[in-house]
Amino acid sequence: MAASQKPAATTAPAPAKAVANKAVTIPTLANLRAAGEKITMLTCYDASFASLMDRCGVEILLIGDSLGMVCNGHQSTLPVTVAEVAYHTAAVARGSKSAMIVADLPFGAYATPESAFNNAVQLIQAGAHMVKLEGGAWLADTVRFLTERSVPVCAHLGLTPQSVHQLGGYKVQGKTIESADLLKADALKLQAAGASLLVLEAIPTQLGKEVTDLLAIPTIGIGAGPDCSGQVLVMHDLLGVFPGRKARFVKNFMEGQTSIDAAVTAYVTAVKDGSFPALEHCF
Ligand SMILES: Nc1nc(=O)c2c([nH]1)NC[C@@H]1CN(c3ccc(C(=O)N[C@@H](CCC(=O)O)C(=O)O)cc3)CN21
Ligand SMILES: CC(C)C(=O)C(=O)O
Ligand SMILES: [Mg+2]
Repeated sequence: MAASQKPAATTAPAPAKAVANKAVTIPTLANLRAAGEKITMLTCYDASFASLMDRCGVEILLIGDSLGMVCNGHQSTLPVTVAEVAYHTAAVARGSKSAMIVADLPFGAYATPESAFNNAVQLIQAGAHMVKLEGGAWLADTVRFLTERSVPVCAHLGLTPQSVHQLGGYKVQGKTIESADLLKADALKLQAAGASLLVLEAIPTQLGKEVTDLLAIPTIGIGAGPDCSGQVLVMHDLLGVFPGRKARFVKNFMEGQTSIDAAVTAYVTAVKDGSFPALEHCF
């Protein structure tokens, strides 16, 4: 066909995503779960990476207390303060357009419902849309106290790194019938108390599936198998720049890529198409 006979394009190409640049909200996450579309979450600590991840379609940016380890070189997350999380949250909020921003309440910041609320206000005022806290049934009253006061909550069960001294290391949780049953009961109590989201860390794949099936709210796994509603990784692990010991659930998405944009896009694609996590990343 001669160039002159080529039919003229009459319409602009459709955008890659119908929802591109639309703010990700709690209903968005519920809709993704209902539609069977996996949710993507990454940790993020600064404005430049927030902009990049937002552009790549990552739905949730987490200002994790892992910042104490990956940004500041501590041996655990325990030294991290509310002021530090708030500082990084403000940077991420300035850099992102549409992603949901979740900030960790650090160790010691939610011992009582009142202190949890006062510290959550610092993070929300810094730009977070939701706060995350680690623990089970003992936190139900705190989750209710926060959500009644319009602070959305993400719960976190399984390997809870703020309890590292009590757990005796970063070990897989929920391996016995008793501990698995306890985790399921905790998940139901946190959901009933108003949690909008639940992170499940380092638990057997079967338990990740059972908890997800049991709950109405989306679950986000890190070493919790492929059946969670979504996945999260620490960005330094995804980029292969964390010098510490590599957990089983970590995959370096820079391998085979020539840019950070491409690595983050590869992560989003792999989570969406179910190829990450693979068996080798699961317990
Ligand atoms: N860079 C980084 N990535 C993380 O995922 C992360 C942090 N930092 N800091 C806070 C916590 C600590 N985390 C960790 C650290 C190590 C393992 C780990 O090595 N786990 C063993 C499990 C051994 C077992 O019980 O069988 C593994 O083999 O994965 C797990 C979670 C997760 N969080
Ligand atoms: C690993 C994720 C879930 C986290 O809590 C963090 O990065 O602090
Ligand atoms: Mg954390």
